[in-house]
Parts: sequence; structure tokens; C-alpha cells
Amino acid sequence: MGKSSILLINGSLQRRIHGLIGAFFKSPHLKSQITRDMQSYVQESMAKWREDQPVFIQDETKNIAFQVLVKALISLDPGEEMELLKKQFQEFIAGLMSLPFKNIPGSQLYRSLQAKKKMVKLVQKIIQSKRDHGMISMVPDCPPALYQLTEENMKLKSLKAQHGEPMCWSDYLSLPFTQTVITETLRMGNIITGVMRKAVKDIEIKGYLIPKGWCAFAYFRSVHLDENNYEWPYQFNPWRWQEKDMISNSIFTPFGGGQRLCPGLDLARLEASIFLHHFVTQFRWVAEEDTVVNFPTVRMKRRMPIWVKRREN
Ligand code: HEM
Repeated sequence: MGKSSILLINGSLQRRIHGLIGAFFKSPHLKSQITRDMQSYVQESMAKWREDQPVFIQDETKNIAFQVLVKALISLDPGEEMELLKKQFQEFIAGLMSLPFKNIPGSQLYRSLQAKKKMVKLVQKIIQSKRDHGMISMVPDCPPALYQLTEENMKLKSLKAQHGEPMCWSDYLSLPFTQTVITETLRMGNIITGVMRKAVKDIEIKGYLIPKGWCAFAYFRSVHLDENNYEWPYQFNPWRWQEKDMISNSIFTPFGGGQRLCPGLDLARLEASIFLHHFVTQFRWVAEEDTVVNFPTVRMKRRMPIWVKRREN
């Protein structure tokens, strides 16, 4: 990742950078710009979906998320450079959980580090050219949940249409059931399985000694799927969140916690809400069989193929 990655720096520097990132993503101006971008990327992507071939939801959502973030961070629109950046990014990510053979050409880590170098060069080039031009500035298989989710989003869609108003970010985040669906999805299928920590001194946790210098992995998935914490943990049940506080607590930490709490959490929820809104209000679908793979990263084995049919208005 590089020694200046925010995940590796500590102390006051990490706090300062964390604060800056948090403030950046909280800015109302950015939120409204990002909402517009997300809407148009979601719509553009869905406009290309065909009814006579499967749509791979995992690829589509990853692509949209990547475009939104790159647009927000370096003002790059979809196109050739975006595609190149995406290719290098995918190669880089593939090496994050791999055997540590960084000097052996052909190894996953070697390819990942090469991809990172290319990515950095490309981003620097893009930023420089923007500067020169003065431009910097799942719904799992649960029909009742799907029904309620669709109802809630359809209602908002027709309300907005009646008033002739566009949807804004607070509209998306105001849908209570949709938020519980996202929360439950984060509990059951979060892509971040846990976080690494290094003990800076000997420390005892629940009777176990972690010696100074040792690394520990806090495995969120085991907490999120523990029946002592959640009744029927492998059942997709968004209603379990209806009366609960969704802010991170010790048994629900998809975005981490403490001073490293993910500063992109609102953005991630917004993006999921926009995707779900356009998805359930414009399409019906049948999903093919697929299973979750947990290691080394959480993903769908067959990239989540579905067959879609456009709803008639
Ligand atoms: C579903 C989507 C996301 C999940 C589950 C997630 C989860 C996490 C987690 C668990 C951490 C803590 C890492 C640690 O403690 O070592 C983290 C940190 C971070 N996240 Fe996210 N994240 C998501 C989306 C985003 C987005 C969209 C952004 C930016 C736009 C973002 C930016 C960051 C940054 C910069 C940090 C490092 C914070 C620090 O170390 O001070 N994340 N995220």
C-alpha cells in the first residue's frame, strides 16, 4: 500500500488526514454533485442492460462505485483513462491478500505493485493536466423484504414525480426500510472482513496476551455472524434493525470504529441507496444460483448473474 497510506500512518498525522477526508465527504456541495453523478452513472449503466443476457450485478456495482469515486477525487469522467485506471486498480487489489513474494516477477504481489506504480503515474498525469487546464475544483433472496423495499422506493419516486422535483441525497437516505436493507447486507456480506492492528505494547484482551510488535486481525465477520449477537445470523432479516441504533457499536462494525472509523460511510450508504432505488423501481429480475466466497476477499463466486425485465411505467 505504501508507507504514506492512511491505513498505515498513525498518531496526529492520521487524525489530521482522517479529519480532512471526513470534512471533504461531508461537504453539502460535494454530496449534491456526487448524488448527480451517481444517478447518472446508475442510469447509464442500467440503460445498457439487456433482457436476453445476464447482468452481472457484482461487476456493474463495482464499476459504478469506481466511476463515482474517481470522479469525486480527481474529476475524471468515464472514458479510456478511467478504464485503464480501473484495470490497474483491479490488479492492485488482487495483490492485497497474497503471498509476500514481492520481488518475483509473475507473482501476484509483484504484479500488484507494478499496477500500483502505473496507477500512481496515471493519476499524477491526470491531476497535472487538470491543473494545467485550471479545472481542479443486494437484495438477497427474501421476497417480503424485496416487496417492502420496492414499495418504499416506488412511493418516493411517484411523490417526487408529482412535485416535479429531482431526487437529492437526503431523499435517498430518508428511506427507513431501504436503510435497514443496506445495514443487513453490510452485516451479512460486508466486503471488509476485518481490520489489522499491530500491538505497540504488550496488551491483554479477554485473558489473551498479544505481545508488543505482534499483529492481530479483528475479524468482523465472526462477530456479525455470531448467534450470541444476532438471532438466526445467517437469515437475511432487515426488520431486526428497525428498532435499533445503526451507528457503529461493538457488535456491528462494517465501517470499523474509533479514530479510524471509515470517513466514506455516508457516501457508501448513499451509493447503495441510489443503486437500489433505480434497480427496484425500473426492473424485475430473476437471479441465477450463486454463492458467497469469503477468502481472500468477500465476493460472489459467479459475479451475481441476474436476468432483468424492465418494468412498464
Ligand atoms: C461499503 C463500503 C465501505 C466499507 C465497508 C468500508 C469500511 C472501512 C473500514 C472497516 C475501515 C477501517 C479500517 C481500519 O480500521 O484499519 C475504513 C477506513 C477507511 N475508509 Fe472505508 N469503507 C467503505 C467505503 C468507503 C468509501 C466510499 C470511502 C471514500 C470515499 C472510504 C474511505 C476510507 C478511508 C480513507 C479510510 C481510512 C481511515 C483512517 O484510517 O483514518 N471508505 N473503511
